[in-house]
Amino acid sequence: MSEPASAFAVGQRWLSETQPELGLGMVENVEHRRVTVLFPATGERRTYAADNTPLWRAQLAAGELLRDLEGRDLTVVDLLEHNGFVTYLVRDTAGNEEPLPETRIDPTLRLSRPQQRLRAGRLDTDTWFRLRVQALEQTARLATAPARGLIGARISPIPHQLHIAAEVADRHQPRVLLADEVGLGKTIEAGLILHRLLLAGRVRRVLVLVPEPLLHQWLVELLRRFNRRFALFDRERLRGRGQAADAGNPFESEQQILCSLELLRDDPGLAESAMQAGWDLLICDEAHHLEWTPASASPAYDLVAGLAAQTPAVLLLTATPEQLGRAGHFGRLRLLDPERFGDYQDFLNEEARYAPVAELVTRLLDPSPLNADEQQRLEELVGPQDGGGPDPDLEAGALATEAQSSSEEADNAVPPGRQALIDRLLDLQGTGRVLFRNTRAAISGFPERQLYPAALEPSATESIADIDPLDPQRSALDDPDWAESDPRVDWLIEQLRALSPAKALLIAAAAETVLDLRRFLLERAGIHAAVFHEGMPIVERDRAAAFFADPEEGAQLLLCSEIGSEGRNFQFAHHLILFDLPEDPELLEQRIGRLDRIGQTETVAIHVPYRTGTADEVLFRWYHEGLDAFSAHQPAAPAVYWEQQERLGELLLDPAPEADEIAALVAEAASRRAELDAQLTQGRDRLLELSSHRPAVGRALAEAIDAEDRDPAIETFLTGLWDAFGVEREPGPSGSIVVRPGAHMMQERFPELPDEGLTATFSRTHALAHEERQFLTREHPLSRAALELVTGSHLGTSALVLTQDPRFPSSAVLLEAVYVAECPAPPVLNAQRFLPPTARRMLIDEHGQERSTEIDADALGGKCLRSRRPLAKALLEAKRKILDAMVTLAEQQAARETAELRDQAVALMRRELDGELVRLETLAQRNPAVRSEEIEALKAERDALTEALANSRLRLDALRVIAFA
Ligand SMILES: Nc1ncnc2c1ncn2[C@@H]1O[C@H](COP(=O)(O)OP(=O)(O)OP(=O)(O)O)[C@@H](O)[C@H]1O
Repeated sequence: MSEPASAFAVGQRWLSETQPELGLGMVENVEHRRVTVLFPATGERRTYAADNTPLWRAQLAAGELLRDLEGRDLTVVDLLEHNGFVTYLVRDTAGNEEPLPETRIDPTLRLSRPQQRLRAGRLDTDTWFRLRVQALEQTARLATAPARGLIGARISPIPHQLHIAAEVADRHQPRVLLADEVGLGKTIEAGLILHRLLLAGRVRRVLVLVPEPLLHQWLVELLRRFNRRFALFDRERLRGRGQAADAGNPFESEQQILCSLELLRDDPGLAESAMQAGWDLLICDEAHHLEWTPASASPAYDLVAGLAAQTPAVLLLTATPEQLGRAGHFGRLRLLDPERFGDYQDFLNEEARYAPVAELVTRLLDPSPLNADEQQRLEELVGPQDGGGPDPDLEAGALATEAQSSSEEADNAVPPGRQALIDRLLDLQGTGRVLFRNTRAAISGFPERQLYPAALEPSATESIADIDPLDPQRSALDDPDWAESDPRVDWLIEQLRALSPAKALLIAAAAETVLDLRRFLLERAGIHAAVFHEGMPIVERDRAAAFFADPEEGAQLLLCSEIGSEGRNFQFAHHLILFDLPEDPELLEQRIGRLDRIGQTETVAIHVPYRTGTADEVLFRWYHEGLDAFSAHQPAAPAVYWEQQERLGELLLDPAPEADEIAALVAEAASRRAELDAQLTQGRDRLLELSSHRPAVGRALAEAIDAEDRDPAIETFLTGLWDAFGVEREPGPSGSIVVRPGAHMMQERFPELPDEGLTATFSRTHALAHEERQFLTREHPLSRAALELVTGSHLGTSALVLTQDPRFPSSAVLLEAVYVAECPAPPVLNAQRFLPPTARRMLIDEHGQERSTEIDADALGGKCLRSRRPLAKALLEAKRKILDAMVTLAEQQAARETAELRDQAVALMRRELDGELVRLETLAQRNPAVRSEEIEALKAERDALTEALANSRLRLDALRVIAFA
């Protein structure tokens, strides 16, 4: 950036390249090769060495708008330059023309436009121009890709999760219960929803509430999988808070906070602060801890209810919607929508009506035509009395035809018309809109489970009457040396030796059992086990989990009390030892779910030792022969438990239970499970399963992510940008790339690049296998910052190349004008859905013809004249008039296209939003899960978008002159 001192004259207007926010400066003084510039807009005065200023000359062309010091809006008609000083001929709004010296231009004028830079000879290299075009194209794709917000997560694209994430994130202020069965990826789904919402700018302030033992796992998952650095609010961080009275509300100091649920529950002052801080999104994990019955609510429930009531978007996560019975489940739905779920009895009655709907949906999934009776029932449910919806498939006539048609077109796929009917039925009925529950049964690819029972003779010294599997501490408390006589301990030692070096997770109900076992194992067999129980500080628990996870140096065995059975990821191990059994089948499923989860690569071996003739055996048989709970997840098991709880409890406490009684209970459990299974398959759960997983949608998103992964565009852009910027890069281990700040970078720092550099990969497979590497997609913070670095600056906005081409005579010029579609609207409207920030490249020749369709602009290279300043200046000077005219032509073309663009965007928006509005209004008449605010919000959104889109335009972003020699 150098200008000779003679280029400056007092009164001239210049702009700072590095600090455009200073506004339009005016030269005050030029002496001794120093130039002093006053920036009247900010009152600042700067002195520069004249041959090294960051300044560029601000000059306007005919047709451009400016404002004078009196605030009048004027149009430049012509300009006159004398001794380096410009006087403009301007026209006011009444059509009067007058001269205006450049000193009288309003200093707040923003002149970063490419034509001014070009005219002032502020050129960038051709490389930067090309990087800019790439950056614009990538930015547009970031906003419009169907899988946007889902691409950058370090996850395998699993269709059911992607469907839920897109469906939920695209709703206006989503409020849902994510209730997939254990280990199917609720955390991942919540993370994906969060990621998509954050990237679209639709939420900023986020509070994640999780049980204390899961804080670190969440923190790590958010960072590692979603590149989100949440502030951790635990007891330690907030300890000193009381003393610092003026410290303010701690929840206002951060935008994204991960907080322990117990911490807020136990500290009303803190809970109040959290409440006052205001959030866009609340995520609450393990929501079954929020106990509710029609008679009372737990403090944790009340806390979350308060937060949920004033937070627009809420995600509740639980693997156990039935835990604590139907009431608890209803209580959680109530947190999401207290109006819709106002009365528990109504809710129960409504549930009874699902079976016929589920039956019809199942029939529609079957390719054979419906019979007359089925058709009539279908019409009763979605039929003509709806007054016709937005979807013509659902009109009465089409309904009959569609339902009659058999699916000859595809083997497994449901024909689109039938799918529309199914979607409609799912929409109309039940809790499908607020509740997502994927089951293992509906999703393939889960590992098998294999049971290894071990029937052990109780030792002679062990009193059978004392053995109570539900109260294992009793034996421990009565007899501190219980393990000496417990046959399970010897069995365990043998088992571990046989399994070695395979890792095993042992879960027992009580921390005492775990601690005693550790001692015995060490003393008797020299086995060092890691332990994990509620008495340990969280940090130590995390350390124990990490010690167990370490593939080389880690422990073979982790001894866990029941708390280890919730939320933790231990799927790298394949052996689970259930030292005792919990009474509640939900807890058993939680335990097995630590290993039987996504990412488990082998059959899960479940080892269950039990002492014959004791309550151990009763419980084992009830689970095994009655519920078949070890071989697979049994959705009906909790209901059977609720029915048999009392009898089971009595039998377990009975020191000498009758064999007949045990057999009868077990047999009844088996038949009840079968009956309930059949009901669930037909009724509510079938509907839920279908609405929770729409395979075609999920698959399409997975394929879109796949296509993104294969597209090298972001890699090309980033590597090109690093090279141009001066960032160093070299190949790293196994296909990775090592990137670090270079010694001579264009600026001191490259955004989001740490001083020590980073190891990264562009491959999802590598990223999943090497979590220590950054996974660079277009959505990675570094990529987004890099795109912004280019698009948010003037870099590459004006370039000049000299080339030869037989199609053009010597001294001809072409002007490449790059426009970007822009809609000034608040991010929450997500206007880019309808008007993406697409780059439009025009190629104007000297005759005013737009030739981008016949000439490939990318192929037009040449010698970049940035460093050939005198030549560039002379060339631009000689072509100034024609170039100005070409810009004007490009602007006119852009104006014409702007009108088209607006019309298209508005039409698209109306089609989508009006359609959705009709659908919601029709639905609302039948399904109270559709909230009235949702409809009102949609109308308001449509109106705001209509207004915003009317102001959209194509903005000139960059210019490149191609001069022919
Ligand atoms: N798409 C995915 N890609 C890679 N790993 C995944 C994916 N989905 C889930 N996982 C892994 O599978 C395990 C289970 O996922 P997650 O913790 O989200 O399940 P969950 O339903 O919340 O489990 P829980 O019921 O135990 O709380 C985790 O280790 C998670 O990292």
